[in-house]
Amino acid sequence: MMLETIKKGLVASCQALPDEPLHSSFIMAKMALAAKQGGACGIRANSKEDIIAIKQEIDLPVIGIVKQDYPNSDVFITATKREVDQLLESKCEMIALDATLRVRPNGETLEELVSYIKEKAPNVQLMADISTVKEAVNAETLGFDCISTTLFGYTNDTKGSKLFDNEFYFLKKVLQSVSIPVIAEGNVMTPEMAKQVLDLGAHSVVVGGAISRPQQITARFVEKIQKG
Ligand SMILES: CC(=O)N[C@H](C=O)[C@@H](O)[C@H](O)[C@H](O)COP(=O)(O)O
Repeated sequence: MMLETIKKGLVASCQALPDEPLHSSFIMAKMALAAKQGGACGIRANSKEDIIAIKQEIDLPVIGIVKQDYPNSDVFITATKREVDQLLESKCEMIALDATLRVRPNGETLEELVSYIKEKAPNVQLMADISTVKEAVNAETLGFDCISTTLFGYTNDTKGSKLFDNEFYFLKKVLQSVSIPVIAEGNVMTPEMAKQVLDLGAHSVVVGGAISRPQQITARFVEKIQKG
């Protein structure tokens, strides 16, 4: 199972949204190949098309998401059954869902989505993208296989926070509060940080922008040059 394969390893998130320069399933498949050559043991990817292209290029297990904005809801990572169905067709090994306690589109609930996936695809593992300890505990109760800190800093209640704040205090709190594996994800910018979160007890680490978003990488260089 995927969780075993990624234990204490690096998962590279290879995503480029429609407004990003590298938006293309072809490019994301090559990005995933580069990550594999560099030693990544898994990939996180957005959209059925990207996942299918990645799976044609390499044999690493994939955490799939579908990002879709909806009116009247702030939930955008695998928000409804529609996105779940696309991911089931993509044959990804793990599905990550927004597991915050926010209202989902169409009145759908997290509980319903979890049962739906478990019934349709019992071999697909479930990752809960959370932003608070309460959400992590709730996700464990609902039967998720693992927790990811993906949304910490990206909700109204946590805006402005970064995973590395106060020596990863949020990650430490989540690790103390659940017994399922916790994956460190979000603003892991350096190899040192990746090593640090694994040493703290994270099961695995997902790195996105620092590997696959050259516009972000370039901006960090430029900022340092200009502002010191
Ligand atoms: C909040 C949100 O939309 N996160 C997304 C979730 O899949 C991605 O845009 C991130 O790249 C991913 O979580 C990895 O994080 P980082 O790119 O910081 O290493």
